[in-house]
Amino acid sequence: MYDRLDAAVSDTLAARDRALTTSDDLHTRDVELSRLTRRLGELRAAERSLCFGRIDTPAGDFLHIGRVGLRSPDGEVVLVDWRADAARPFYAATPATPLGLRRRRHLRLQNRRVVDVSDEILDGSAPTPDDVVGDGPLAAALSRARTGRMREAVSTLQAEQDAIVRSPHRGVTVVDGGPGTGKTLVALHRAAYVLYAFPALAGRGVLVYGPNSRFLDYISDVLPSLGENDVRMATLADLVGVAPTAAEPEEAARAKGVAGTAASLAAWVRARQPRGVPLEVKVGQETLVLTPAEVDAAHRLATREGLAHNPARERFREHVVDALVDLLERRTADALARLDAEVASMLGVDLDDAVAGDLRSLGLDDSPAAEPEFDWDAVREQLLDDPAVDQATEAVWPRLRPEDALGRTVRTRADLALLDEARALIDGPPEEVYGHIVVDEAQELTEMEWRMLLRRCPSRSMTVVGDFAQSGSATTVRSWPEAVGDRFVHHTLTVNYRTTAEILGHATPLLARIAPGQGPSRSVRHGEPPRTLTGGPDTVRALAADEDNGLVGVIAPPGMTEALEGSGAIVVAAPDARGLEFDTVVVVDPAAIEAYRESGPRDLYVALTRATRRLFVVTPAAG
Ligand SMILES: Nc1ncnc2c1ncn2[C@@H]1O[C@H](COP(=O)(O)OP(=O)(O)OP(=O)(O)O)[C@@H](O)[C@H]1O
Repeated sequence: MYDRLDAAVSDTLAARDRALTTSDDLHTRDVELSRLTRRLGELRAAERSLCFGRIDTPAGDFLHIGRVGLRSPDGEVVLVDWRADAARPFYAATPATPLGLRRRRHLRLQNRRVVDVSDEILDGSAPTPDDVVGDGPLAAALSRARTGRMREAVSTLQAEQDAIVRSPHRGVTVVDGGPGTGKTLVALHRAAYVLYAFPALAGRGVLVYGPNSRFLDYISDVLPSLGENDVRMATLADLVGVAPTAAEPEEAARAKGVAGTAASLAAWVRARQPRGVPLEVKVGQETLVLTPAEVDAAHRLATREGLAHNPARERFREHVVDALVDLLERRTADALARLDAEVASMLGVDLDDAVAGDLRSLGLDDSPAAEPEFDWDAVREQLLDDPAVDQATEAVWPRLRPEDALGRTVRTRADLALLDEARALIDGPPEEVYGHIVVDEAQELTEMEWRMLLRRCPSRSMTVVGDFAQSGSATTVRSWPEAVGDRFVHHTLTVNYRTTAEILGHATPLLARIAPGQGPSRSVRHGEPPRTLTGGPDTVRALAADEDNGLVGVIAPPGMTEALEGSGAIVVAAPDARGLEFDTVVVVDPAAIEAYRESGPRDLYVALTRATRRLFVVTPAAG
């Protein structure tokens, strides 16, 4: 199989060299080059554990499942890409619905050799000496020590997760579920599936949105390890290209986040396009005045294309120039008519008739079209470049900067979506848009922030994952329809793969308080009961230093994090712990976490559900 991988790498390299020297047009060449580069990325990423599964039918037919698809030189399938339809039974078959399979085999490879095999018999038949029935690979994956980076789980995706990953739905897919149910994992594998199965969407780019850079770092290995390097990962600040520099009270942030803010910004911009006002411009020695009705007509023409303020202003100026040329034409015609009338009354001759008669006598065409025309097009061109016209336009339709609509420079996180909205209203929608957007920790977004993401996804193809029981304080959205509208497919994940049943049980009374309608998910593992200790920073340091605890996350109220640094553990302020995961978690001063901000109880719930193995809760000593 690795021979086929090596051959595929050399074939792709050769095809890329050929593409570089081809005489095809540049666009075709670029498309082909980027396809081949992507394929090379996939093939290289597949080196480690190229094949991780095999499915066998009772008749003895079998397929190998792996990270990429490979064929033999005579075209026979050697390895099926995990995203291909043929691989579906590997994920979806259960003993209740074996989907025509007898056996599902998991393989673990190291340095191109099989080092572990584990089989599940699905059709109820008796194991044979060829079957290796043992501990499940999922259990092994879940009990592995954490490294601080999320790992891909292509070989152990579970049926309920796989159904979402390979769903044929191209619109909005919403996935919710309690902490640790694999929402992030599913979202990332879904991104890889979209790249494979929906090339038209993938061609327009895939964006993974995450709430902060710590979280994006945590998930940043997953897609590259699946061979997908063309996915953009971004926070709101990355999308806007501006970093917030200050915090602000939650209430202020929430007030900015509501949809009404968009309406206010739009009204502010509209107020800078006033109606019913005249426009006065000095052209040469003359002052021309367009009536309010003429200005409004230019206004109507300028706004009918739905352009943003500044591009529409250019249209408006063009229509103003048209109206000025009309006015000049009318004036000239009036002046000539007056002149004719004066000459006629002075000389008793109709000049037009006289000229026409002369033209006829010279054998020339006397129709009006043949009259020497004034070059109004040239006048129009001149007026378009005339600074006086631009200045006059400025008085009724000023050029704006997006910051003007905010009335200040961007300082806080909540300002980002406002700036983005103002940019869209004033300069037009963002140029960088995506065919598919994955939104993680989606419960955190405000209505204004949703508008920001939707603006970047004209195809409305999204995978949205989140859990409202984990909402932070700034969010202004409480339901999925409020976030993404009415048209979406909804899935709920129910099995918790992160925390043990004991840890989940510890957080359940709090869940009942913060989200009474939401039942706890079901944990697949058992472990030690959580322990509550009394102590201060030294107690926390001792827990962090204990090697038995593996990767330790200390989650504390925001004001306390500095005092806890330097212990060897990863110290995180409770509001920033969303999405993260550690072997052991030390939650410091839960009462202070709860009291810190309005969403404190939900922050505490997040903190209590970050551990895969051990949870310590350290409360301060009285006094
Ligand atoms: N099928 C699976 N195979 C292996 N590991 C899995 C599987 N499903 C989930 N996990 C692991 O379980 C842990 C929790 O998954 P994940 O972070 O995606 O959950 P989540 O629902 O996003 O959690 P939260 O809401 O707390 O952010 C991760 O370590 C993930 O790798």
